[in-house]
Amino acid sequence: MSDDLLVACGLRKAYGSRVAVQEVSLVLRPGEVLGLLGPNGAGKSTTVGIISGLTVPDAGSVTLSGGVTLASDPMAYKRRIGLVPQDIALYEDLPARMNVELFGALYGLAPDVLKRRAAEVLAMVGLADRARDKPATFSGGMKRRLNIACALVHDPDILLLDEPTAGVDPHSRNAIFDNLEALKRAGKALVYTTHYMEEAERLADHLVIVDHGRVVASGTQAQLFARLPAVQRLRVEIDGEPDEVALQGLPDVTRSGQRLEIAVADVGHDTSALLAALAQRGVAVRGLATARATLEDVFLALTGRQLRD
Ligand SMILES: Nc1ncnc2c1ncn2[C@@H]1O[C@H](COP(=O)(O)OP(=O)(O)OP(=O)(O)O)[C@@H](O)[C@H]1O
Repeated sequence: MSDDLLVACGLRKAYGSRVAVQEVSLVLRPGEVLGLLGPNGAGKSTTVGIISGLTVPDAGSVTLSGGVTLASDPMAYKRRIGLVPQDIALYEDLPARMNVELFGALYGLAPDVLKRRAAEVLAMVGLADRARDKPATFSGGMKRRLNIACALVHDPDILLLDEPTAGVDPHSRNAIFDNLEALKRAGKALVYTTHYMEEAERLADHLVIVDHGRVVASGTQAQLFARLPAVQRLRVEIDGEPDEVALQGLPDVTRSGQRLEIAVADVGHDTSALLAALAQRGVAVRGLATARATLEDVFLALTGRQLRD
């Protein structure tokens, strides 16, 4: 569609006999956060590498709005994309501001623009007061934020973030999320790769779930949750060890030790029906909690495996 910002189609990349990515297609719309979710080794970094122009695909294409491709206009393509790589890429012994300016210079920004933009992006990531300090003196989270500033200096439409919270403490993780939410409000489009489903749930409008190099599902969160038999689960702690016969006939129950997990469509109605059924079977209940399904459950339902080991 003409208002798509980025369309990746049929991406494939193999390293020798190992196929890292195959038939990966995705669409990014203006102002959208696209979460690229999958376990380690699923092909997320390779996909982001191809989109950024750093990795050459064996097949497939990436086209930006206006028909811009890396082949048709490399500079225009690169000016519109910012990359925050998984491995922090900074000059540890140069002041933070100089790091940002060096990245900007790569895009040919004029010196006055460079100075203004460096100050703007450092303020944006909350590092204005540390502009003269060297990254060598920064925490892991501050380095991540400086990396984000470097990726934003040339004011790209699209920001690619490859696991930007890896190795970051919870406080810095929240600061990074605040930055990303502000960027989203400012109309930037983000591709956010992670294997933390709770991060994807918090930030992403649209999700592409990858596994073994392939897209296994994509859609909004609501669309993905709709693929589960039920979005709510009941957790029931029971007393003793009821025999399996007592539990027979209860709908969709998973049992581990003294905990039962039951998918329910309507918590209000189904809880009382379930408690009545358990009482009738002589099963004593010690505790009860409800839990909403997560993207982890979606991944499990799609692949039969956990997202994280
Ligand atoms: N340069 C490379 N040479 C050889 N194999 C590679 C290379 N880059 C990636 N791979 C392989 O391709 C597959 C996909 O890797 P990729 O880094 O894209 O996954 P990922 O989803 O980003 O995982 P992670 O979360 O661990 O970074 C893996 O099996 C990986 O070992």
